[in-house]
Amino acid sequence: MEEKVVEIRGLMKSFGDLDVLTGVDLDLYKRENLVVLGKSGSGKSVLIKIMVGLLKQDSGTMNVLGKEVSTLKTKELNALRLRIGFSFQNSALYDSMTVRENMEFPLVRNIKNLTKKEITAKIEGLLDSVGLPQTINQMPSELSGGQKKRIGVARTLILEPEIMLYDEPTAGLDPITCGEINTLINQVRQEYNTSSIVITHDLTCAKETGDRMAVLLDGQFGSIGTFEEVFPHAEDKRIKSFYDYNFINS
Ligand SMILES: Nc1ncnc2c1ncn2[C@@H]1O[C@H](COP(=O)(O)OP(=O)(O)OP(=O)(O)O)[C@@H](O)[C@H]1O
Repeated sequence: MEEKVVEIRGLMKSFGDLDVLTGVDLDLYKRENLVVLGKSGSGKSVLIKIMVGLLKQDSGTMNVLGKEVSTLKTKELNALRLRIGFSFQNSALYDSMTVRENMEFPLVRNIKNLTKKEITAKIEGLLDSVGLPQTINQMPSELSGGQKKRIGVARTLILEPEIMLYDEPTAGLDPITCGEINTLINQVRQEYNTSSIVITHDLTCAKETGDRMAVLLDGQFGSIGTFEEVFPHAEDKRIKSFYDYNFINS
C-alpha cells in the first residue's frame, strides 16, 4: 500500500444529545479512491467538515497530509485547504461568469504570479481533460447537468489538489451521464495522482470508482473493504438493504 494521506482515529462528534460520530477510524491512501456511504443524516458531511476544519471534533484525531487539523491556526488551515479540492453536489459554478471566468477565479485569487498565457494554458488543458474544450466561452445556463459537473471538477482541479472530495457526484444525472462522471473520477486519479473520497448513495458509482467502500453505521465505519467484500453477501441487515434497494430499483 502507498503512504497515508488521511488518518482518522477514534473521532467523536456530538451536537447536544445527538451523537453523530462515535469513534471513527479511517485511512485514505495516496492515489486511492475511497467511497463513503451512509444513509442521510449518518454524519458524512460532519466528517468532511472536520477534515477541512469547518467543525472541530470532541475527541480523537484527524490527520490530513501530515497535519492534525484541529490544532492548525487560520493561516495553516487555509494552506491545507488549498491542497484539498471540494467538488460540490451542485457543481457550484457562478452563473454570471463564463466557463473561462469560473475557472480563472480560484487561480487569480490563490496564485498571484501567473501570466495570462499560463492561466489560459491551464484552463484549456483542464477543459481538454474533462472533454469540454468547446465550452470555454459559454455560460453555465447553456450547459447540461453533466457538463456542469465536469466543469465543476475541472475548476476544482485547477489548483492541483492532492485530495479530491466528491460530494454526490452522480446525483440527479441519467445513467449514461453517471457513467461518464464515474469514468472522469477514475481518469482524474490517473492523470493527476489524486487521492479521493467519494460520498455517494449510488452503488453503481461506488462500484465503478471505489477501491474500497466504507459504510458509516451508527457513527462508525462498521464495514470497510472492496465492493465485493462489503456488499453482495453482507450479513448486516442495514448494508444488505442498501444493496438490495440500489440494485432492485435501478
Ligand atoms: N452544526 C450542526 N449543529 C447541529 N446539528 C448538526 C450540525 N451539523 C450536522 N448536524 C446533525 O448531524 C447529523 C449528521 O448530519 P450530516 O449533514 O453529516 O449528514 P449526512 O450523512 O451528510 O446526510 P446527507 O446524506 O443527507 O447529506 C444530522 O442529524 C444533522 O442534523
